Amino acid sequence: MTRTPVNVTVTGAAGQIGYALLFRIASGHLLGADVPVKLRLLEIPQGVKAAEGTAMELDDCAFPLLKGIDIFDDPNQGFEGANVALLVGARPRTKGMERGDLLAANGGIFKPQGKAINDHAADDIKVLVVGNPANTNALIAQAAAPDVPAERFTAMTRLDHNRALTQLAQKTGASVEDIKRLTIWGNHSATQYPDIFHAEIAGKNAAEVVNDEAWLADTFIPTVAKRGAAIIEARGASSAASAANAAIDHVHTWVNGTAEGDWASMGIPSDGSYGVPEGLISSFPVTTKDGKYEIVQGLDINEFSRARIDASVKELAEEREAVRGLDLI
Ligand SMILES: NC(=O)c1ccc[n+]([C@@H]2O[C@H](COP(=O)([O-])OP(=O)(O)OC[C@H]3O[C@@H](n4cnc5c(N)ncnc54)[C@H](O)[C@@H]3O)[C@@H](O)[C@H]2O)c1
Ligand SMILES: O=C(O)C[C@H](O)C(=O)O
Repeated sequence: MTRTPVNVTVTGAAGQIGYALLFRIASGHLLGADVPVKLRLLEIPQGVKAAEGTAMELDDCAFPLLKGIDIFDDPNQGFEGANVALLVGARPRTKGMERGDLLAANGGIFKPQGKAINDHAADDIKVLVVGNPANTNALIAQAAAPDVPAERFTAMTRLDHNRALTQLAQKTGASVEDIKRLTIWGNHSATQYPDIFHAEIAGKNAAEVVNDEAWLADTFIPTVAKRGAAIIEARGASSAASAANAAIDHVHTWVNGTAEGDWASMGIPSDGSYGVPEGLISSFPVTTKDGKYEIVQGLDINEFSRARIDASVKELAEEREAVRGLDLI
């Protein structure tokens, strides 16, 4: 049976994450090895020529699943009929720049894009915001799309999740695939909280395996939370291939489901669970099935975790106030 191609819109298609992302979408890693896709690339006018070059390279790969590429500089056209939208295009943080500085610079991009999604995307649209500050940009886009169910707007904390998996694997000598149920809570920022108290390593509680609270507090958490800044310091540019990989993982998990006994981290609108104020787009542990996600309920949150979740959520609430003040939501 021939399947109808899924329309995938990627903003910032000519950027460095876009370059690492598009070939993997076209080769079936985003949605599945049997799902044809049509790419809709959205750029600013100055980025269109480079996007055309990337499209030529995509053509030259002769991907069997790639059923079309269109390039736009108008969000209304770029999101027309989109089933999946990856909002990557934004101003990346450069050396010495704080994420807060990005709010005003990037907020203006996400409001019109949210409105264009509202007016033109397909009814089943799923949105992942990658461009920073990702959680609050997702909130801005969501607020501009009142006709789209709020839960379709998500922000990427899967890169943090993957970073935490590897740090924990390296500390304990485990393989990443032996680690389950790790959680990133809060904001995709230096306040995020990677939580191993419910994680398991080959079936054993990860915190008990590690048994080293000083390592947790002074090494693990800051290494994961500040990894983005460390990559910028080392590369002179923000992470690209690993961010693209995490975007693939996020959408693949959302569409195709989490494995039995495991969960993933996604930035999603809070329903008030775990004391996170309703509406903030905060990272939670989620299971996914049939294209829908659910927050994992009933986890015991100890004092160590509570303080850290609260600190990150406080930052999210402040970002929400800041964008309210800028009339962006
Ligand atoms: N959430 C995460 O884990 C994570 C990780 C890494 C990077 N990021 C963020 O992702 C974003 C993109 O990073 P990058 O390295 O690809 O940046 P980049 O500068 O290489 O590319 C950004 C692209 O977006 C385009 N763009 C700008 N405004 C646009 C608009 N209004 N519409 C469409 N396209 C637009 C630019 O022309 C450029 O081609 C940055 O905000 C970065 O901080 C997030
Ligand atoms: O662009 C950044 O601020 C860093 C990026 O979000 C990352 O986590 O690598």
